[in-house]
Amino acid sequence: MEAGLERPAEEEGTTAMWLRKHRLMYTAATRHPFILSIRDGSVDLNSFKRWLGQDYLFVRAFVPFVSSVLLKACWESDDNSDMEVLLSSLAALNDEIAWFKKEASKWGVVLASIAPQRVNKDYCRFLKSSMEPGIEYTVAIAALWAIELVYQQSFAYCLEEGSRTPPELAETCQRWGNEGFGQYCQSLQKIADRQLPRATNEERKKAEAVLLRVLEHEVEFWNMSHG
Ligand SMILES: Cc1ncc(CN)c(N)n1
Repeated sequence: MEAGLERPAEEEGTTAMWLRKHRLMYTAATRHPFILSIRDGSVDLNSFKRWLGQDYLFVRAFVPFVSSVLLKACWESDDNSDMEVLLSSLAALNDEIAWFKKEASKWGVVLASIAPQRVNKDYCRFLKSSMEPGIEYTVAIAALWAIELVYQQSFAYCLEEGSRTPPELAETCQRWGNEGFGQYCQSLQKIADRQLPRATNEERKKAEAVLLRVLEHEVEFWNMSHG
């Protein structure tokens, strides 16, 4: 069973309920043909390189978004531990940027000469709109959780027993598919599930809509990489 869906029905949080309700979109985002091609070893390495360059640009745009969620946590959360979760997110992004640079040079990808494709620009525009002060903490944390979950679920799938992921891509899959990253996603999910029941109906609707937008953007991002 996929992450986020494992709790018994009587304890089910809002986020798990949404993942069940939107299972088709969730599966489209986490079991995309690009990911399946990594898992079965048939991945086109040019597609991988395209993903690498575009995702580096995305991650740079993701840093200010995560920072904005951290600021919202400082102002709006009544649980001190949210700050640590979001700080760990920023620390991981620091490592991630260094990793992208190292990985790009390994694959001969010149990051400085890469221009963002339209799909990437659209996704970064969505991130920017999600940073605005008017966006509630609950909505922003739901977006962050969904963005991280898609990568965690996708890359963890490429590491499962029976997968034939090429050894040179194993490190990439480990980056987001490792257990620690899975626990971090669960911490985000817990924050969202704590916030959502006390939010207004309007906020809850916005958070659910944001989940769907993230899943759509993620599918588009994989499509762009797959070529
Ligand atoms: C497109 C995308 N989505 C999610 C992640 C995980 N931070 C990422 N690096 N890139």
